[in-house]
Amino acid sequence: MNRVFGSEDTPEFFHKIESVLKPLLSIVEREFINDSASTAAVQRGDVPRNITSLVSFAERREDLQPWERSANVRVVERDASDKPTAVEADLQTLVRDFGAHIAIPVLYGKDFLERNPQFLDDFWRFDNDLFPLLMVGVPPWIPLKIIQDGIASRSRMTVALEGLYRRIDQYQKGDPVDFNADMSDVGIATERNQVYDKFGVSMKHRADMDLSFVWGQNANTQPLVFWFLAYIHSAPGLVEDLRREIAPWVKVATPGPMEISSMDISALHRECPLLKSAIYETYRLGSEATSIRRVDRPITLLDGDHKHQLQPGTFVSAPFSVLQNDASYFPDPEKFVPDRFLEVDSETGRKVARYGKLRPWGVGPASCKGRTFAEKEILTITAALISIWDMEPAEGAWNVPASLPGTGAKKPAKDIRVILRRRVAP
Ligand code: HEM
Repeated sequence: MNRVFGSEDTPEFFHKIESVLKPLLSIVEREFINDSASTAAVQRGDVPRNITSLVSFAERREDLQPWERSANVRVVERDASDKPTAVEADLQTLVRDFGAHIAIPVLYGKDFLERNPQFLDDFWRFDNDLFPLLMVGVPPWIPLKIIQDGIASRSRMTVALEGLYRRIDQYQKGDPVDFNADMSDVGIATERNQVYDKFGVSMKHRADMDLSFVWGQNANTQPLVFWFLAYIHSAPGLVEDLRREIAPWVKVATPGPMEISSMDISALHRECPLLKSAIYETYRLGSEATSIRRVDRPITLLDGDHKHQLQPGTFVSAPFSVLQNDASYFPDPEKFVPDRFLEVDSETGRKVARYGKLRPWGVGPASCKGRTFAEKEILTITAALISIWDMEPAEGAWNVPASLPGTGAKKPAKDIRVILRRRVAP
């Protein structure tokens, strides 16, 4: 928090964090791991409605959807009556910002991103450019543009979060709310605010603590939506197979341009083994989970002929991406094999997707507290997108770009330019 998220390096901050961390995490766990609560949370993001305007076909910048604004959208095809029918866009940027517009209002309500339209650009600049440098110990005062721009983005995000918590606090206490903002749809941030209030955490410290939380909610999830879409489209015939598998759970209104009339998010998560196996394979290739633990008491580990003695006060780091690429666990590890995680259940005879050795969420009691929500968000966005949109690569063939190390999920070395058309039912 000090080194990367820029929180105050003071005993007061440290003391506050120690008191609030457990109650804050238990709120997240209750909302985002539990099956029915996580489904309800994804439902609040209203993917079926929003996906209809994934690209709006608008030509004036001010008419674009907020998630289209950084994606270089361009109308590339029109019908006989001059109505736009196809749009070209940068896939990674488009789905990353679409996903963030689904997820962030679930925490903070709709007003937050509308009031802070720069937040997402700042978020990704911080995540892509600044985070990895600070993480390896580069000092924040170095007068390099990449660092100073990243620090400015981080400061703007903290100011935005501080303003948000002030408004939530005013709303909860029945005081007049700054700008008369609508706080009625704020999600678990209201419960977080009660914890902050109970322990006397200042508004600035609330913002410092929440920055790492909103980062954790988005930094891995949204890039993985991109990798998932890129991989499933690059495997011949897979999108058609997935459309067939999800069809009972994603109802589409016909005739005309397709629209989703209902979606069973829990069933997508429970009843679609190929979709699940393909997302596990995407985690294997696209995520870089690491569990880091502080050693509390001396431990001796035996490892073949080696004996490791772990000293209290040191840290142990388990980078699971090493295992994810180990050919002895995953043959042809560089290949995307969508059914790699499919098994036949010996009792029911049904196909199921099982993690096996994969650990995308870390391990033990400190493993990811948002995993069910994250997975449902990715599956819901992907299932909705392939149900009502056709997508093809502008350069003719699906070439999944090389990946670069990221801050939890890999970054594509370059974006994919895609052409999107609404699917039309007879
Ligand atoms: C695909 C998306 C995601 C991936 C791959 C992911 C992965 C991880 C990993 C590897 C950890 C560290 C676990 C460990 O130390 O063993 C973690 C921690 C955490 N994640 Fe996620 N995460 C994702 C999405 C989310 C979301 C959507 C949320 C919140 C809604 C979230 C909240 C958290 C929290 C609060 C922790 C800290 C847990 C603790 O210290 O007890 N994550 N995540």
